Amino acid sequence: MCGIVGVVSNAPVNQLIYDALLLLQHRGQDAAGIVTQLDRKFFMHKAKGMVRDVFRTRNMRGLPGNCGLGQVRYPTAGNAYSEEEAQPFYVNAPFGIVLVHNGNLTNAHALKAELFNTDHRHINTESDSEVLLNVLAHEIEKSTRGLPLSPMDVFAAVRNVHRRVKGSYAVIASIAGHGLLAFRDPFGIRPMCIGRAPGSVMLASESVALEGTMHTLERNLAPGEAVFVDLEGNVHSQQCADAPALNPCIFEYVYLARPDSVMDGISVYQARLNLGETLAKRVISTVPPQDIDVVIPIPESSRPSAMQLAQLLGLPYREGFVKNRYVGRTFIMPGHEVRKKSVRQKLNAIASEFKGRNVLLVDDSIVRGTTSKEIVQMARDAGARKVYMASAAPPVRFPNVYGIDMPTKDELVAHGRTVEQIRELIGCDALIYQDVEGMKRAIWAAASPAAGSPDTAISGFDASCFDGVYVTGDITSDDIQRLNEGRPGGQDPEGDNSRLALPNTEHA
Ligand SMILES: O=P(O)(O)OC[C@H]1O[C@H](OP(=O)(O)OP(=O)(O)O)[C@H](O)[C@@H]1O
Ligand SMILES: NC(=O)CC[C@H](N)C(=O)O
Ligand SMILES: [Mg+2]
Repeated sequence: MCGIVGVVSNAPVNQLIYDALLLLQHRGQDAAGIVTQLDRKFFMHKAKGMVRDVFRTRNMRGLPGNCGLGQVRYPTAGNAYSEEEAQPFYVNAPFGIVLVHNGNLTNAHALKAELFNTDHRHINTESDSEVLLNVLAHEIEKSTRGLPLSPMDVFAAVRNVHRRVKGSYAVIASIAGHGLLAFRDPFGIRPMCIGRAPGSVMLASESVALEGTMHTLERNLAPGEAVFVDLEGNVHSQQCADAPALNPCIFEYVYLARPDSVMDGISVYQARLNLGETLAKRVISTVPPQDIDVVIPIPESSRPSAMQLAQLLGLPYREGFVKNRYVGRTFIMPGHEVRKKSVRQKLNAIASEFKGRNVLLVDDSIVRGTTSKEIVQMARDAGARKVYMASAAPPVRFPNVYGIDMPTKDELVAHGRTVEQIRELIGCDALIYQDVEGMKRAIWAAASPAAGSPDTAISGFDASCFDGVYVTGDITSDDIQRLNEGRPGGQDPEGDNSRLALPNTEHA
């Protein structure tokens, strides 16, 4: 779940892209990059780190032109510590293409071999995104019927990309001298929307990037759809998939996206409120409300659910943990030790809110259990009498292969354990989970025609990490094994984990 953005404007776009990336920082904290184009030439700056660290004024000055794209990376394939795997990726032929990718390919391994053996293309990194760029480049080369490259040629290439590539991908590519191409995989697993401001067209992972840069959300891209924006800002689009069916990743609504975004017609904030409501009903059946003195959210993402849950149960809602705003999101940090240390650095308990009370802690999700285990102990240390824990999402029991770094069952606290065993491991007095159907219903109920695009018709959700159903339908245990082998490592080989533990910049 990286964050991606692309803009064509009648003015320089470097600052716009920077601002949009800052608004998408919560989707990736490991690396950032921008490419602009001017007179058929690309200008690129990318590096490891958060947006504010990566781009200095001198770097921004080196990014001229009215068309460009950018990415914030949360690595799910390849090497988390390699500067070369920061995006965008560049390939010189045909025309010169750069690409940013949000998602994860499930057949990158096979494609890489095919690219080498059949297409004679060299891939220089372990990143699946570089593989995707080379497939796209090869297909654009094949579809080009003359100069200049026409939108129809580009769409023909995307049609072939859909045939070859498997997994999840929301992509923006910049083609030198031509414009921007964006497309979503045939299941629309990862998000992408388009919006406008006077003289400017922007594509982005989340609507918050559009709104925060004064663009108006126009619509979400349909699954399988490709959009081509030429350098004059004219927008062309075509459905390029044979059987598109919108199945957005449900974890976007649970945790990944910002609450002020609207994705595929669903308000993330409303979805989280609804999750709190359905969770409240499950809490009552396990712990009577009169046994709970106070509801406390685990900042940041659980707040709307916790608030709604407290209101429904008629219980006080209090802030018992204060978040250090200079520590990023712990779940998307690579490496268990770093995550564990960061929970303590990130959250601190206000003892008076816990002392002698029975507290119900609410989190949006429990994945590896790192956060809950630390937090429950912190609540006890602060003097809580009873510590109950509720999760607005169901148990995460299955690996995710579509762009969230949870590739092995073994590291998921809920895998192979009953709720009682998880409760014991986390150390709380009661543990209440949402159920899968309740989660789907709650999120579905947050869809509003006014909030989204009329072309949005969700067929279902990718909820694979909760129910083990993979919407692309082709995931074997060998695939999972291979994806796991290709995942980002846990420790920085240079031994420098300080930036991970305490990034010196605030994230959204
Ligand atoms: O069970 P775990 O593996 O610990 O993962 C789950 C936790 O990680 C996330 O928080 P994070 O700190 O990443 O971000 P947030 O501030 O948006 O809640 C999520 O909101 C849970 O609190
Ligand atoms: N989370 C993502 O979208 C990751 C994109 C790509 N697979 C990478 O690892 O860089
Ligand atoms: Mg959290």
